[in-house]
Amino acid sequence: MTGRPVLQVTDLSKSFGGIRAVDTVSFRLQENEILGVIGPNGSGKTTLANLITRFVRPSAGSVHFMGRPIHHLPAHKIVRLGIARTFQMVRPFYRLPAYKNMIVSLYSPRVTGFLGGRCGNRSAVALDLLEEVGFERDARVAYQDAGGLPQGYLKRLELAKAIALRPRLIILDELFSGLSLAEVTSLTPIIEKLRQQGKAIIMIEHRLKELFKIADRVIVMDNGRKIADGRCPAVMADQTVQNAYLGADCESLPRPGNGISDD
Ligand SMILES: Nc1ncnc2c1ncn2[C@@H]1O[C@H](COP(=O)(O)OP(=O)(O)OP(=O)(O)O)[C@@H](O)[C@H]1O
Repeated sequence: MTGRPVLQVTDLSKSFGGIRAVDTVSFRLQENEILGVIGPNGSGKTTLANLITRFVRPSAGSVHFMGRPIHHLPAHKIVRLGIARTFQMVRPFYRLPAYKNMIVSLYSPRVTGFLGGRCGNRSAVALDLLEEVGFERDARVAYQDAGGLPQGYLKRLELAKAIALRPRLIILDELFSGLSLAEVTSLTPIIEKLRQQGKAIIMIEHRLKELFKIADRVIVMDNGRKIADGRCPAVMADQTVQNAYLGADCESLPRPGNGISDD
């Protein structure tokens, strides 16, 4: 793969009291690349996302985005540079229709900057984006209050809010959790399309089988440390990775020959 470098994380660390939630983690990511971040519960995956997006201040280490250091910047400036994320726990404005939930993204300085003086009809933009992530326009689901929407739509709404920011890097924190296999299968081509548009994508996931179908590479976290980094089947064959999952969810570990090819 020969994309331009997008993200470089170097020796990134975060301690909460005595807990080293993220411990000297380094990796790189380039455009058109989907990187899976996996590991047992509490291994530091969400903290890693929080550090890159600066929701949490690093204890040490650096993050470079498009070649410039960003670890000292506040979260809103990082969004403005082109990093968007979704959250594990979705918290929409429950009393607003789904399309109006898009407003925070669509009025952000980054999007306003793209639109220039022509701010146009943001409701129409919101409806288009929601259609892109699977809100059927005919069913008028986009007009329903977010509070009445099932989890599958709330996850799509979360994704649409991130896409609205026209990011170069999107971090998806457990986008697939709580979704049926059919829902995950319908989201996969949407993520694939984002990659084809040149975006770099980080997917924090517990749904390994589904993740491995689209991720180019995975890093494995355990106790805050990165214990493996590579292509999916090879990484899962690693004894250290299998040991990390033992007692956690070892049975669900996809292995080569279990629908995962090394192509
Ligand atoms: N704000 C915080 N204050 C104190 N400890 C925290 C905080 N955030 C995370 N931790 C701790 O850091 C460690 C890593 O947590 P993190 O949520 O990053 O793991 P995770 O891999 O995302 O877990 P999961 O898969 O369950 O979401 C855990 O021990 C967690 O309790």
